[in-house]
Amino acid sequence: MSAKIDPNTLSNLEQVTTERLHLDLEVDFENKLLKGSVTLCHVVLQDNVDKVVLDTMTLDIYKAWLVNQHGGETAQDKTELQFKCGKVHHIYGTPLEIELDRKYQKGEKLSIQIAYKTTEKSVALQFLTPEQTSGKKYPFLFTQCQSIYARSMMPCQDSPSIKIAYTGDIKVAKPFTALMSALQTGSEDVDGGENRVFHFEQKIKIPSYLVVVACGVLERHELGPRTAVWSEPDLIEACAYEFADLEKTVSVAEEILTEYEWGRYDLLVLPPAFPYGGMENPCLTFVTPTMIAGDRSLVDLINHELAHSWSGNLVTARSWEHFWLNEGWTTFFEREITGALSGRDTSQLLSVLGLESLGEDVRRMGEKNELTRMVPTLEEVDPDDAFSSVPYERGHNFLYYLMTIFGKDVWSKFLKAYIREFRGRSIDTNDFKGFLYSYMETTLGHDEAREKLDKVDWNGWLYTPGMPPVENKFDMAPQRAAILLAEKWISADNNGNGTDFSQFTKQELEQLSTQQKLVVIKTLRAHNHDRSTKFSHQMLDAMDGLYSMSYAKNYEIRAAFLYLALECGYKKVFDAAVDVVSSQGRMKFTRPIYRLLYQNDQKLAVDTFLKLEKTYHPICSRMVKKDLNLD
Ligand SMILES: CC/C=C\C/C=C\C[C@@H](O)/C=C/C=C/C=C\[C@@H](O)CCCC(=O)O
Ligand SMILES: [Zn+2]
Repeated sequence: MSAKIDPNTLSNLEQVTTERLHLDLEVDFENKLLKGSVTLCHVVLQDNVDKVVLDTMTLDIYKAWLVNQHGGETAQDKTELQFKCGKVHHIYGTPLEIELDRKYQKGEKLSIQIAYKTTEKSVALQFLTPEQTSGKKYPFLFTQCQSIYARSMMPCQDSPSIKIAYTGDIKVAKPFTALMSALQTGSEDVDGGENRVFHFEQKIKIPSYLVVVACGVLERHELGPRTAVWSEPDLIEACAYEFADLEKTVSVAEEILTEYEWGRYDLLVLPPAFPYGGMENPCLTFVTPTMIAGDRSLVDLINHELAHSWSGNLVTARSWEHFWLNEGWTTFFEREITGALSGRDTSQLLSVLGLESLGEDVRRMGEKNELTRMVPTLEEVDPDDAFSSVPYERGHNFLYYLMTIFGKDVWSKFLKAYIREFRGRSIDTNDFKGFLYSYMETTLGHDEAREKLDKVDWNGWLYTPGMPPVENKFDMAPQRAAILLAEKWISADNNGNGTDFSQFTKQELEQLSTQQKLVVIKTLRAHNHDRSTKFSHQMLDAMDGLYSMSYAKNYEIRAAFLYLALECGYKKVFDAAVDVVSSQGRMKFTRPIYRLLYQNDQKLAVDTFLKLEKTYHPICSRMVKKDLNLD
């Protein structure tokens, strides 16, 4: 962990802090950009401050003004300020240095308005062509700012240590709808009815990476008093079915955690190029369409995104080095919510699968790799390069382990107290640890609390690379049927020699839950890793013939089977693998498929990527390029 508050920002956040901002933007589909202005209201933290330095990345900055009255909009309220763009940092962008009209003293407030536009290089924005949408008629725009890309959407202090309230006015052509991570406060036609301006307000202070804009031709389906789903019109029915239980999920989460504070919890189902499973934008979670399995079997992803309304969005990690506080807690809460809604078996299975993916990532990254630490040092590191299942699954395992030490009752009360203590703030790992100590000392008494806390290997869990120092014992019972089926395949395969597979039936698999099906494949893959002989192609043929996995509607199952088949060099699935990377751009599936295709057939992997590169989100393109050694 570095000494700086946040090593991934170039802003002078020790001198000034942003309290709120206003975005006034127009969506320009023709030129693929956002244009307008941002107004940032700052408080000065030190004496004699004469400049404000903001993060920017690939933005065109036109003008900066001091706004003499907060919210004043007429020209006479503004004084033009001089600014210059500093030296470009190859990861963190360009510092925008704005010279103030005088020296400001601690406690003074000042508002700065900046006129700017984004450019084609702005990583936060993905403009989709009509062909990339389901309706094929209109383009689509969404932004994705986590981790350091809010600076490519607007000049700002782009650090999760800074929390801001915001308002937004977004102008779009009709019939487009604009959405933001905020409550909509109104809209009206402008420009003789040609365009429409949508107004938004987010009163709760959030970090810059949670400010987003989306714009498309959209339909809304009401799910409950606080919940709705948005999607392209032709998908709305399927979405309404998949998320029918959303309102109940919010209520269940409130019982486990604290009151839901954000007013609304809506979902926006994006086109398939969206690079993540979900993104927890406040009031409006973004969701990949690859989770619409048609049978609600992948909704644990929503439990995860909803849980971020508490961990991440209300209590925020101070810098990306403490990302586990967002993701570890969220994964823990997600599984509590899943347990309450779908039963303990499912949540235990998810933990088993999670631990498996942690093992896979640690193997891939190397167990001495510093980035496998729960609290890595990210000075001069691109947070995207640090991203893995470590903060999620190691974080979850740490919190689960602490729960086993204190017992479920005490732990359930602690997590509510933790949210109440830190809501609205950005914190680091030491804040968490300090509060845990003081809470447990008050609750259990000094001696008992110390005895329990002192046996935790803090250094091993937080700062040592590799797998966690303690392996939690998750319940094996829910896996049993799946493991038996996997073992039956293993034995029928007869060490890669293949035999008669007619003993298998479709029903054997169909009676398992999605998570159990994933355990079947996980067990086969683990068996594969542990030996030099791979499964016979005859066996993979039989499996796919019976279960139709290489084109399964459920993307998790489809991808998992393709990983297994590609690890066995089974060429017959190449077309299905190419179809996965052509039909969606979620990195979770796209990156491993490309990596495995590359191992099988370099030319096929590279040619496929070069053909599709422009259709992927800029982050996805960049990461796959690295994976295929093309950068
Ligand atoms: C120690 C790691 C430090 C920083 C990483 C922070 C951000 C990484 C950046 O690349 C953004 C990640 C966004 C993730 C959004 C959603 C995930 O939960 C999705 C997980 C994969 C999936 O389901 O598709
Ligand atoms: Zn998350």
